[in-house]
Amino acid sequence: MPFNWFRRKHDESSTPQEEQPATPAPEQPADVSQEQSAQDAAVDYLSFAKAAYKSIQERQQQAPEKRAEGAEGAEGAEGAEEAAELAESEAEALDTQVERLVKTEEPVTAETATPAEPISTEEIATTEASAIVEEITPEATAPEETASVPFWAKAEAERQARLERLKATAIEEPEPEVLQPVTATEVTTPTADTDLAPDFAFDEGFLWSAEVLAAQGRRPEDISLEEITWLKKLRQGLGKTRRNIVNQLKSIVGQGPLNQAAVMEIEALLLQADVGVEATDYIIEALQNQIKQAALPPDAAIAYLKKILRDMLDRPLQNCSPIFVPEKDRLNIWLITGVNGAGKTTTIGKLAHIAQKSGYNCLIGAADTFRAAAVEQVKVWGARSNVEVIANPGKNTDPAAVVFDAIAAAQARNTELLLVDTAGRLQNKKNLMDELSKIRRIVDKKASDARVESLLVLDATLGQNGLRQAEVFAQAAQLSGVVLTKLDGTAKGGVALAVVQQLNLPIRFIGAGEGIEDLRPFSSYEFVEALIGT
Ligand SMILES: Nc1nc2c(ncn2[C@@H]2O[C@H](COP(=O)(O)OP(=O)(O)OP(=O)(O)O)[C@@H](O)[C@H]2O)c(=O)[nH]1
Repeated sequence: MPFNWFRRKHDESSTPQEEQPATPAPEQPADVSQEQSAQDAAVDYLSFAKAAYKSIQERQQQAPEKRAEGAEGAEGAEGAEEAAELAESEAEALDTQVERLVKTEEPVTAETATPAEPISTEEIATTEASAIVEEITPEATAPEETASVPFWAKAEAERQARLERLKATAIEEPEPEVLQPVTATEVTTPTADTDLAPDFAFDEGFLWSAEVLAAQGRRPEDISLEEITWLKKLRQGLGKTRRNIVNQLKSIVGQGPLNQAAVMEIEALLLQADVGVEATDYIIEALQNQIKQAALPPDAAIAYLKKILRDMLDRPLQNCSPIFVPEKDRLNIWLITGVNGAGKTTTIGKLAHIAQKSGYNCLIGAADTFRAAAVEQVKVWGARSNVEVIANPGKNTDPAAVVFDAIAAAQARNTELLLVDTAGRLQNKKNLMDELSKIRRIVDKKASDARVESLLVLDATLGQNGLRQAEVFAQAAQLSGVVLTKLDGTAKGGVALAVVQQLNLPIRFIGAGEGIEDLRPFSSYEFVEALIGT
């Protein structure tokens, strides 16, 4: 059963429509009004993090090279003894690391290994396409009911439930474990951890990431190093926004009970973080409504602010499926749109990689034929993720013809996910609309039973400027969501809130780096925690 990186859990037989959200409904942050409760929660999270760390470490030890060593060691009792000693010393080392971290918050390092990345350079040429099409079939969406959750009434009960769950899953006392020698012929269970990240350390980032996963109801033994690495990267990426703006926000909120003057200061800060006028108005109104009822103590104000932000980010999901995952055993076509330079090609490469890792049969259609280099770039990404690319070698080929060929190839190969790179230049709004509409008509005609989604790639570093371009695309393409790229190193992370507020589109994926692993499905809980969590 492969780990499905779109859902961030192991595959099940249920259809996407029947599934629960990939990231369960965000839980309310702990009410830390009582010091003892806060300490209990910290201890629980620490146990969780330790258990997750040990579990990852154990999986790493089962990597093929270690298995071979284990097989050799199995020949004599000496090998078993060595393995036992190794396990004992590693358990001690972890305890020491935890102690140091708790006392000094000093980052510590652990043993690492380098990931191996399969490379393939397979390419195929395409034939000329023919026929074109009739009508656009409007895509049917199944609206879903989303219940509103009363915040204050539930906070304490939910905190208790969360702590109980953590107690049930966390390992109380890490016992030194004897490593069982394994034979070289043993089948490796596919896990999400076969690639080892270079920064595997029980440091402050690991602890924070484990806490975020724990708060979403995850079990320590299911947590993969890649998820930890991703969360650390996301938090690091949003660091500029957090430091520039959000820390000030927290200090205003932390000065005392939230009042009218503080709300005015918050308004100015949100605008500076590129949250946008509409989204800022919404947040301020929600805060004002709350303080009319009662002044909020600092911790409660932060918790309430987080809830407002999460609700805003999740609001577009009221009209569509909360998860965004290709359906197995069926052709899914994802059209990737966006202006040049937004990160379309890179996003396609990263999505292809996620699809491949998650067990989908994937194909890429290079329909951005306006710029020859764009096709070459897609091919490089295809090779990196070991996914075939359908391209037309001719100059100024009709993008619709490439899409036609790509669909034919996908149907012939039983492809489950076809990713289509589309042109993004905006020399003329009418041309753009015509081209995107033509592509869509071909898709609807040639693959009428496929599940079609259209994703807009937006560069977060452009802030509000990017949004103006997005509005043009929102009119031209029947968009199902947004991919927000370049969240690493921007001080404009607040633009995510403006995107959902102004476009009323859900964010489906976020990119926080140029590497193949630097894109993941969006989770409002993780985003808000990375933005203003401690
Ligand atoms: N830092 C960072 N850079 C990114 C990210 N995503 C893409 N990039 C970089 O942005 C630049 C443009 O990305 P592309 O994928 O080529 O953008 P595009 O929209 O396909 O642009 P064209 O190829 O011109 O159509 C490249 O240098 C990427 O490496 C990200 O999440 N973080």
